[in-house]
Amino acid sequence: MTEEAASEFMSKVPGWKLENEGGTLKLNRSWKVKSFTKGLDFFQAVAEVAEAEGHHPDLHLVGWNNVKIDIWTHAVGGLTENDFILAAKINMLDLQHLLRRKATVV
Ligand SMILES: C[C@H](O)[C@H](O)[C@H]1CNC2=NC(N)=NC(=O)C2=N1
Repeated sequence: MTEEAASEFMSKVPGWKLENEGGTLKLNRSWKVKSFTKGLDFFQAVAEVAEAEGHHPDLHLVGWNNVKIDIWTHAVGGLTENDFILAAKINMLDLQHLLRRKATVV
């Protein structure tokens, strides 16, 4: 998928950013969680969606409470519709109880 085509899909995945990392197009989004273990709970919820989809994100938990998810299709080294489906399904999860209240979801 070209960057232009990907841009067309971005309205379907509010909160996610389109990045070009060294020529690889990816979707990413970050959250601040209440604690390290709630970050792991966040990962668990996302993992269940990914397993159901058979499509998997890269999960990052850094500085104990900063969650960042990257999504792209490794098999093609870029973005496919499966990436947008996964991002949209992650957006549908109710994870507010894991997030820091004053967190600004970027
Ligand atoms: C065989 C299996 O469907 C593939 O290995 C899947 C697993 N999950 C995947 N996830 C992502 N993000 N990219 C892939 O290319 C991919 N391939």
